[in-house]
Amino acid sequence: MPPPILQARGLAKQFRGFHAVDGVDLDIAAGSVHALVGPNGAGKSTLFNLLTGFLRPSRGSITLDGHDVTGLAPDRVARLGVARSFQITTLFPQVTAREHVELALQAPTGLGWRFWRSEDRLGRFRDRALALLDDVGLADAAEVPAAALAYGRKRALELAVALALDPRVLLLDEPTAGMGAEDVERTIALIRAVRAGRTVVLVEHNMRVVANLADRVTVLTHGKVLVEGGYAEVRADPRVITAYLGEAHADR
Ligand SMILES: Nc1ncnc2c1ncn2[C@@H]1O[C@H](COP(=O)(O)OP(=O)(O)OP(=O)(O)O)[C@@H](O)[C@H]1O
Repeated sequence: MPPPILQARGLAKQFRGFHAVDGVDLDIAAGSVHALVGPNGAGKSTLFNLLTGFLRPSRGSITLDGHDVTGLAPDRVARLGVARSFQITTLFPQVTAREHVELALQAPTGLGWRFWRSEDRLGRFRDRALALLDDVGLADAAEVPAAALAYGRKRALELAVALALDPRVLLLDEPTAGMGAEDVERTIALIRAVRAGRTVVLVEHNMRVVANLADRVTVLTHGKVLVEGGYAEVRADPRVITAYLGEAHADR
């Protein structure tokens, strides 16, 4: 196994005494695609928010490349090379796909959108923005306003915005949620393409996506790690079948 790029030790988050994440140890190997799965309410989103600095842990630690990043603000974490996909679909309906990516490229952390837009400034990012749109299959949609993009293409645009940061670690929160079969296949191919040279952490309900992409799977239940391993190993684990996969695998 390659060394971990992202590590959590004893990570915990309580909400008014409720243990949403409860002592999680996690090793994300550099260059891997690592899926976090588990039933609703298992703590996946909370863990995701802890890893990206959007929530401060109640206890435990997070290290990136061996450096302690526990409790750092999201923009600091992003600047260190950890980016997440955002649900940007409702933010700027009239802004084109290209402009979205240009805005992301000009914001040093990808987090601080600027509401003034100077064509001159953004023009500097045009080529890179078009290349990123091409990477996610949106080359033909560069001048289309976000609101006019079909659902699957909006999600592809979110991915292009996250990639604008050129992150070493890319966290994707349910990248195929709400997608039809065709868009799911396209997204699987897309993640395969963008994983080159990166580490990808994926919260995903769709087991087909996990089976296709994940080198490693961590199953969470009740805020704790239930099982971790390769997909086949995890899928066959009786504890997992009981807790989750049996039901979720019934062909979603
Ligand atoms: N801000 C919050 N305040 C109080 N409780 C919260 C908060 N965020 C999450 N929780 C609770 O923590 C638990 C874990 O939630 P979380 O969203 O992390 O689960 P999840 O595994 O991502 O679930 P899903 O698959 O449904 O998105 C849930 O019981 C949820 O109600």
